[in-house]
Amino acid sequence: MRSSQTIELKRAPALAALEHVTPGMRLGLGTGSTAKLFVDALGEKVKAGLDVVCVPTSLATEQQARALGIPLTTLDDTPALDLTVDGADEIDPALRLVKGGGGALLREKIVAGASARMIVIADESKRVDVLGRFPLPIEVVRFGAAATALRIERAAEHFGMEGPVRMRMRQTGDGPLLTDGGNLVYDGQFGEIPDPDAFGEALNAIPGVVEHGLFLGMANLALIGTPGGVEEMTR
Ligand SMILES: O=C(CO)[C@H](O)[C@H](O)COP(=O)(O)O
Repeated sequence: MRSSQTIELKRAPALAALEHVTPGMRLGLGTGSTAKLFVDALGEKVKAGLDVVCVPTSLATEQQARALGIPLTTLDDTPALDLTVDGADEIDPALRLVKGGGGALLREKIVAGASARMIVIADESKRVDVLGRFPLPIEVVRFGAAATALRIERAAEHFGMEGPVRMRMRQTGDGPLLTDGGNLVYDGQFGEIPDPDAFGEALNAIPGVVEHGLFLGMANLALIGTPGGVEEMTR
């Protein structure tokens, strides 16, 4: 598929999500190429007079929103949001997600958790029957990271998953990627995750794991860009 076609499959759900935004809303703004298209479109609406206030999920989204003149707040000043719109790396039929391909999983999960509703926007390539095709991002504190990674591998083995857990490096090749919170990201190439709820709990129980990219029971609606139009998935 040509990249211009892929962008259109991302833009259509981004624009469809905008229809769920009403004046006065407190919004969470996601991270990634699809969320970026939503923020661009939201910026146009704000220029035309739409009154919203937003919490970004990354420094990159914050910079983009600021440049577009979108009013920003923080969860400290606005701890309850109406809606978060964000992308995903995988979506299963129960609207369980893998997120964190852009390394923003911790803030994304905090912001989505503070929101009454979460709408996921994605092109159809993100739809899977079973989560796990995309490596699972896991945010880990730097202290003792190798020991934490070993415990993650052991937890995965317990669930019958054997894939390696690799520290994510910067695309420039000069060292490990650090998140906006100053932590490392490990990507678990586990293959199919048979019980995401139990595995998510096992990961949460490992000291040194800050957050994992399984977003379970958080999304209310997914808007999926397909060549035939935007398809809706609900729980
Ligand atoms: O979770 C994310 C960032 O941490 C993104 O939402 C996810 O990686 C999807 O990105 P894109 O829309 O570029 O495919």
